[in-house]
Amino acid sequence: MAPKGEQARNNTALPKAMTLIEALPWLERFHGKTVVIKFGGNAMVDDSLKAAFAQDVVFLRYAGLHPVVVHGGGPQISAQLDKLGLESSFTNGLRVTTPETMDVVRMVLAGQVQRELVGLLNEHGPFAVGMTGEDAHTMTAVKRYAVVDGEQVDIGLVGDIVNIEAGAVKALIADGRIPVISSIARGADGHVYNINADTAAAALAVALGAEMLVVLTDVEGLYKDWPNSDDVISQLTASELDELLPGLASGMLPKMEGCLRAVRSGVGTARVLDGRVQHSLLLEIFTDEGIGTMVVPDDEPIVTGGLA
Ligand SMILES: Nc1ncnc2c1ncn2[C@@H]1O[C@H](COP(=O)(O)OP(=O)(O)O)[C@@H](O)[C@H]1O
Ligand SMILES: CC(=O)N[C@@H](CCC(=O)OP(=O)(O)O)C(=O)O
Repeated sequence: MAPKGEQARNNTALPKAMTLIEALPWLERFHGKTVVIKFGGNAMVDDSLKAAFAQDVVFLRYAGLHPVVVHGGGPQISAQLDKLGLESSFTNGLRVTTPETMDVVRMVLAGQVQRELVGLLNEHGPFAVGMTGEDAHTMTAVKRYAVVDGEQVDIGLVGDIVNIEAGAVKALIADGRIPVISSIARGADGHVYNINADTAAAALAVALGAEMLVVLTDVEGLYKDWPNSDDVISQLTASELDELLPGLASGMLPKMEGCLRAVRSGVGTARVLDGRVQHSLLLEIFTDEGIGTMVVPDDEPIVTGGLA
């Protein structure tokens, strides 16, 4: 029998070592891979969650993955519009964006939310570099219309991404940096467009050939029968998601559309996670128990629990 002191040491140290060892297959699998993480407005209102998110992203970088952050900031934009006495409304989960609203969107996303995220990440090292989709022609958009009852509705300066020049982002990754990108794009017509951040993250994940798209939000994942039940769908294929899409409401629609677009265009998996859970990003990527909802391509075998 081991001496008492040694036994006590084993009792406390072994579980910690086992937690680290549990991460080994995932470290092997994801080393050198690009992960695009969408950090959502509602998941980013709490200071301790924001700090934990920054730790997780830098952890990924040190673990040999290439994290890229695309951020939203819907609640922050709404708060600023309120302060300025400007009205704001949403159609199909997209903000109706007048030129005046667009100025506020740009100011809040690039000048406030992105700066704060860059600051939090850079508390851990000289990694984060902020940019918007306008920079270096990274994202080019065309005007996007909403469709309500089969009719096209003009929602102003809302864009859909038609082209991504990923060179600037790739150069930052190659230099060991963590790109932090605001969801604003340059229009070929000279306008600046407001892009839903889920849509922007999905498009970038495709252009980068990312292994994974991770969307952090303010619910546990995709609910089967929202708002009647809180049963979360843990995994589904692209085709299964395609069938569910027409029934999805509000903010979940652009998220799940983005996930579908991503896995259908070569991204390994797309996951929706609860950003209200501290370190949900690390738990999802490095532990056997997957949390939230994972969308896999149709030809991917579905596994129970954990990652595919
Ligand atoms: N099937 C569903 N499952 C989960 N949430 C849903 C569903 N349908 C609609 N929602 C709503 O979508 C919201 C998430 O979208 P949104 O508020 O835009 O998030 P974020 O700010 O993270 O981008 C949830 O809080 C919930 O109210
Ligand atoms: C067109 C459109 O709706 N754009 C969003 C951009 C920010 C965003 O997507 O933020 P979240 O991810 O926090 O919702 C908006 O103006 O709110």
